[in-house]
Amino acid sequence: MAAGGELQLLGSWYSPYAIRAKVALGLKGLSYQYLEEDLSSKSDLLLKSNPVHKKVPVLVHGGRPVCESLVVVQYVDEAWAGTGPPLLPADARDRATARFWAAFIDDKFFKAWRELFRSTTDGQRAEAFGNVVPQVETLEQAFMECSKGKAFFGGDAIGLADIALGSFLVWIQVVDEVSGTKLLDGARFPGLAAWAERFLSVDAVKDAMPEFERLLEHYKGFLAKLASPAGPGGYS
Ligand SMILES: N[C@@H](CCC(=O)N[C@@H](CS)C(=O)NCC(=O)O)C(=O)O
Repeated sequence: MAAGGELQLLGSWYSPYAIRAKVALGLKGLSYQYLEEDLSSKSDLLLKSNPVHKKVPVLVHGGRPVCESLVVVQYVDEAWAGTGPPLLPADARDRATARFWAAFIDDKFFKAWRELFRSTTDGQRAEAFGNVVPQVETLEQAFMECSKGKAFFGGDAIGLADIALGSFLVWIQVVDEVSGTKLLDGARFPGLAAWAERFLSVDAVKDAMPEFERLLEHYKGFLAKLASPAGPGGYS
């Protein structure tokens, strides 16, 4: 199945970045060996494969590592161009647009949402929520423009920007549950709310996503550790 060598994915079950790699591999229908990393005690393979960042995901293809989730998604699309659906558009300008929004999701949306994720008091949560809403407003508008009335940022099928944002969806639900918020509120963000439902109903996505209750417990444990002097560990 793998083009030119066997495939291994180093990930952590709760990592939204590893989820991106899993979704891309799943959409392409590629089989691979999944290696779960304990990020508090990283394997020699991870340290050797990603010596710069020492983070998951790493896709090892024929013994050679590919690091950084968005790079992995694009690598999978290029290396298996003839297999499964394309994850990037054929048109260069549309590809540039997809890459732009994927970068926005990591640079702007995630940085703002991370403050909500790391909030431990009602006051912090209210402030962080207020700061992430404008980023979601921008994404709602981007979705309307990119999808052109179709199901996904990528049009009829899931593409790079869908994977970039969609990988956070169960995390968003879990943080909403603890914070008493509803970030992708259908009344406020109808496009993104409907998109999220569609994204989560795709088989390759369902297979890649962590289970809500398990993630919720993990997050509660993270918040408890955040308050401890040792800190949470394993999160960037
Ligand atoms: N920009 C990276 C971020 C990856 C990342 O932050 N991974 C986290 C898990 S969610 C990690 O491996 N953390 C280990 C550490 O920070 O030591 C990507 O897109 O792949």
